[in-house]
Amino acid sequence: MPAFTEELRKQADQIWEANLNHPFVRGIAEGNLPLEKFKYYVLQDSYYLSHFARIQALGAARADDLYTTSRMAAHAQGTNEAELALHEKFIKQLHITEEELAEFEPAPTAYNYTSHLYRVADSGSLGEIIAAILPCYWIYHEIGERFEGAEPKEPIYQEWIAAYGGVWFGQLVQEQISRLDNLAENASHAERKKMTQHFLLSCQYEYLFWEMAFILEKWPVPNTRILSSERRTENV
Ligand SMILES: Cc1ncc(C[n+]2csc(CCO)c2C)c(N)n1
Repeated sequence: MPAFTEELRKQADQIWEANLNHPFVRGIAEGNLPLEKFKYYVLQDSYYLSHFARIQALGAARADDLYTTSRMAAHAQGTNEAELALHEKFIKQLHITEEELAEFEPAPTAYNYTSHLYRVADSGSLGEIIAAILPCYWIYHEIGERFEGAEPKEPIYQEWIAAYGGVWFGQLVQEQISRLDNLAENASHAERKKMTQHFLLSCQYEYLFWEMAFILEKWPVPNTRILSSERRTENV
């Protein structure tokens, strides 16, 4: 019988390819994505990551054994130290101003995607949480691998691709794939169905996240400061 994650990957094939071919992703690989769009992405993604780390920590708390708790917590730490640090570096390189940071508001898709993850973490098992967060790891790694030799002219885009294609990141992805396969083996049919649903929804949200940045998505009535208490990240 094929592994559960193999089945998930097959079911997600169409949305997966759509992610890899999105004009935002192609623009990074080809080096012609306007920096304005990347800047917008970096700010929204910092917000996303600060919540992603919390979801990983909620997964740590949901685990049945201490080893898994410590690994999930280590992944949360990794999100802070590796991913968010990369973004902080980009924020400096892109000359994003204090004013731009102060004016930050999560866009609809960033808010909706993190809300989806919280919904799973609120009521789901560890297996459900991992199914919901796995596309974040897996799609980025596949993008990093597929565009490894792309060498875009923009150094920031080169760095971005290199961060996700590497062996170190590949091991983190593989760890979560194996964890989900093990959890799925002991899960009921109903739980596996929920895992599949969360996984496929997250794949769709990954696509929507590129689209959000590509169109510089805004709320219908922007700057109402409804979400002004939603900090971009709490590191700064
Ligand atoms: C929208 C969005 N989706 C996925 C990632 C990539 N990512 C986020 S956390 C994580 C695992 C490391 O702890 C990875 C690979 C991103 N940056 N932004």
